[in-house]
Amino acid sequence: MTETSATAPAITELDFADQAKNRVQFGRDLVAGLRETGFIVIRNHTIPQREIEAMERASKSFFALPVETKTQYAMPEHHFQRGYSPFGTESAKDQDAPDLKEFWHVGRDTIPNIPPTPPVTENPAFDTAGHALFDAMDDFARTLMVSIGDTLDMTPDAMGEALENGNSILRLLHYPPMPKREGPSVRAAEHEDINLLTLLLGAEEAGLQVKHRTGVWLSIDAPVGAVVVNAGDMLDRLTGGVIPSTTHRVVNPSADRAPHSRYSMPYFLHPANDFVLDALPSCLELGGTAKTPITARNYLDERLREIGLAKA
Ligand SMILES: O=C(O)CCC(=O)C(=O)O
Ligand SMILES: [Fe+2]
Repeated sequence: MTETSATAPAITELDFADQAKNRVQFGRDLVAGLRETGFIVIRNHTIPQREIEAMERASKSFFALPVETKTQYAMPEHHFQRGYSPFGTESAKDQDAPDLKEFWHVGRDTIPNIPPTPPVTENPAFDTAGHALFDAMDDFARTLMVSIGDTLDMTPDAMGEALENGNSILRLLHYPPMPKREGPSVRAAEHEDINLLTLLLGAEEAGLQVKHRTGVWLSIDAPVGAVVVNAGDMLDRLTGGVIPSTTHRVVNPSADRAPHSRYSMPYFLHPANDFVLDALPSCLELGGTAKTPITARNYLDERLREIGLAKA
């Protein structure tokens, strides 16, 4: 396995304030950064800090509830796309050992065949914070994705429309303390995200690493208040591989941090379920390779089976 390296290439950093100054250039920088390192740090984003902090507080108190209480909110029949996913439910594609995490999914309430996010009666602040943060992250993620669409010469408004009823998900994650470090499991084994773009807000505890295109694992230590953005498999498919999805993982803590939980909150931007993932002509001109077109819904179902959230 490739080790992390102090001499590794730097991760692209962008300032969202530059978007107002030069939209075209910001879009180009975004696409270039995603192509080069696949992970980008963006400062001066539009997600309000008070909503981030309210969510962090509410998440800590939700995950502290008894497991029987949390499990009432599990929705295996809906492939855990809303509500609670117990510890050990998800494993990365092609990994036998489950990841060492429990999580909660907030989604849009208007997606056909998927129920709304269940309200947690024991913790109303968790619901309020979840919906507020979903909206704020959705708004920012959509702005970035429209900028990518414009840069890649998508038909004007096509990307905006595809995201209008996007099947996106805010995932609130808890990795419990690890007093005993046994077995093959890691907090999150190396994987690529399924969706178009992922937004991550700085976790307090270390552990997130990205595999640079050169094969080197880089530790991600986002500046406080910045958001980290990475490309997922749907964007890879839409761009014919011109923007490859980024392999990443969450490694187990060092011995001194092992008694501590790790909390994080990735936002997965998805298009509407009927959106067809098909390589853009501009990307084919850049050397991309087209695969068989597939709807976002069918692609998601295939991938949920691979990671154990849907039964085959
Ligand atoms: O916890 C993190 O920092 C990353 C989580 C992640 O990669 C995922 O849930 O897909
Ligand atoms: Fe991920």
